[in-house]
Amino acid sequence: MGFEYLTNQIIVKDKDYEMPFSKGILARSLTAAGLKPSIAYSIAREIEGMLKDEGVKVISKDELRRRVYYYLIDKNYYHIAEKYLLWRRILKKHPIIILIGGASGVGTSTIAFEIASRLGIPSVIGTDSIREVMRRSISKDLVPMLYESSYTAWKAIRTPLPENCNIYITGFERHIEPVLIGVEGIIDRSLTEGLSVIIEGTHLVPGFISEKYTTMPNIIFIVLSLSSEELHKKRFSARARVSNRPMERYLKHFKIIRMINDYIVEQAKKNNVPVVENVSISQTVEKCLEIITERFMNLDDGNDDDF
Ligand SMILES: Nc1ncnc2c1ncn2[C@@H]1O[C@H](COP(=O)(O)OP(=O)(O)O)[C@@H](O)[C@H]1O
Ligand SMILES: O=C(O)[C@@H](COP(=O)(O)O)OP(=O)(O)O
Repeated sequence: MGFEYLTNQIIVKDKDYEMPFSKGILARSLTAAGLKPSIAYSIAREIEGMLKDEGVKVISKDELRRRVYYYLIDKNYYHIAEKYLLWRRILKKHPIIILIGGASGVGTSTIAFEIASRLGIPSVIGTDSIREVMRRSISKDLVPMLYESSYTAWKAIRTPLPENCNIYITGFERHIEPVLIGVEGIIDRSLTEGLSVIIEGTHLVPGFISEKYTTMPNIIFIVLSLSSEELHKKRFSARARVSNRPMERYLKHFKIIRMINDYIVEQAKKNNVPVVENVSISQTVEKCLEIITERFMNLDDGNDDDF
């Protein structure tokens, strides 16, 4: 017995599952195509109303996509309609792996979750979590920097360094290397499973991730930055209010965190990775979605009747 007997909601059927129609899920797909959330939600409500007025009880996912697409065309949202379809086609066929790098406190996890929500990508993995796993498999004696934070790793350097090198950045580089082994493992697993994922965190530095991955068409790398030191400091106090991450620790190492921010941005420019200034959450997400859509346009085979 299907869902339709359990609810008076419209049921959306796909090949291997069915679920009640959700305005929220449809609105999210529309915001990923570039509509403002308020407009996206009102269109989702109108489409639900239309289907109910027609007495639709069950609709296939492909038919729903087709209806949404032609509704957008009727309302002259031509560009949105094409992007809406693009996302449906791509997410159906390719695992999408999005890497969001940026120094501590710049906003990588916040933006990663927003983008995942817009694109309906089920998992977001932080590199600080991957670091914890790597710490369980690599001893502190072997890689002491791994047991530090990105901005204190320099303290664990035991070998003399060349005159002109920056000890803070050298510590950071040695700190991220073992974490990136774990990152590449997550990427391999996602590719094998065919599942989209967003990986975010300060350990994702352009030029340190194997070209084998960064040249794949369905893997996209974006770096977030924050030019304003004042805003950056405020991010730590904002975060401290909702987590156990004391702002004092980050403010104490703020100069090094800023050096890391500048270094990551410099690495991004050297490796043609887009850099997005993360001042306003909505504008950052829009910009990232634009970059991601642009990139994945090339992935799309453009088969028009493919809903
Ligand atoms: N664009 C933004 N505008 C305002 N606050 C933001 C923005 N991006 C992130 N934040 C806030 O700043 C703090 C740090 O963000 P977070 O995503 O945890 O940083 P990261 O993961 O890069 O260390 C959080 O409280 C978050 O809500
Ligand atoms: O090492 C670091 O820079 C941060 C990274 O986490 P985010 O601040 O980027 O979330 O982890 P920490 O050791 O401070 O918990």
